Amino acid sequence: MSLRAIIYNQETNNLEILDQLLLPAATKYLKVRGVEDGWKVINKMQVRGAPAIAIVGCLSLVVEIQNEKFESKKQLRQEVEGKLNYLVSSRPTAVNMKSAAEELIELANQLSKDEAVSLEDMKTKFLTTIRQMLEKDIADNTAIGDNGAKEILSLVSGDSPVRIITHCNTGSLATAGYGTALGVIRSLNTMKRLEHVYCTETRPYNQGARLTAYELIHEKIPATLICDSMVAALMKTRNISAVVVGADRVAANGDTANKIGTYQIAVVAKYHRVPFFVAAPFTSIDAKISSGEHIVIEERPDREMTHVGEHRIAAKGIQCWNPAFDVTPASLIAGIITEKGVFKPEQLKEALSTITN
Ligand SMILES: CSC[C@H]1O[C@H](OP(=O)(O)O)[C@H](O)[C@@H]1O
Repeated sequence: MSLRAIIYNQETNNLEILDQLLLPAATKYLKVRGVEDGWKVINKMQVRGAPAIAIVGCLSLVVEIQNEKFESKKQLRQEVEGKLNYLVSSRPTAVNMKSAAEELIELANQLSKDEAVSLEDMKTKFLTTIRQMLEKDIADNTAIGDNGAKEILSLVSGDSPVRIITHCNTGSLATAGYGTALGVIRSLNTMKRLEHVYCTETRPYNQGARLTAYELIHEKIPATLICDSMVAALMKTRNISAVVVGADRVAANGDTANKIGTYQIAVVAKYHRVPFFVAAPFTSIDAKISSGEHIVIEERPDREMTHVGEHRIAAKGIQCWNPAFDVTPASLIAGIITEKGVFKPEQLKEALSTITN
């Protein structure tokens, strides 16, 4: 059983998140009582990961309004629209919360206009749609894992095991469960075709050292932690089969925003002829932007660079630049692994126009 970033109980209307700022030293769940709590735990990165952000944000709305009485469908629609747009502001780069908000606002508009739908039915349908995000994400991730594992194994001869590099955290701590890129690694491990995983520590928030290593050790998956600066030397000295990373926002041409450091890994992988894959659900693809230049890159506080916990590691007064993400051009990406299949970047536009979520 992989770790759970999100615990939601419909009967008790209870939502809790695993405080990832405390991992791996402490395992503490925080109660999310409504949208304000949801915004804060996402913005502070107590919960993070594109899919998990959307799920926690939307579930925070469910716990807030489930027991609330509304005067009319119009009032319900206005309230959910305002709160969903507020949740989108918690972190700008990952598209999942924005896409979920747009779809839920559209649903609320349709239900509000449909005279055959009562206020109670509208609320029930709205809340049920959000609750279904949890199970759908897990199902999507399992499909991503299996699709990605098959794609990578198709690149190697015989039944030899593979060696994978991954960056940041894309596992059960970034999703509702199983993970995206880490889901591919889990599927390879289940197929007994995974020789070793190399996970980068992923400065400055250390998602790799603190979270991915934690997940891999928890499941006894053979892994080695490396510094972000070691990727090129590793590719030069070890026979790496593939790189698999996650995504926060994939543009329609396949350009991908992901954790800072992803772009340089892709450049090094190109030089060493190591296939570089992005693993993400369709909910992470933003069909409304044509290329990566339109993706807003979140910049985070200097303190995330100058301190580890309460311990200062950088000279007081030094200026910092702390972009949380960078954009990898489609030209460096061998394939985008989704729950619907694996697509070359140049196939994505066609896939988006023919496949629905
Ligand atoms: C499946 S998670 C995708 C993505 O989210 C992470 O960013 P953050 O930890 O800042 O939320 C990282 O970029 C992962 O690859």
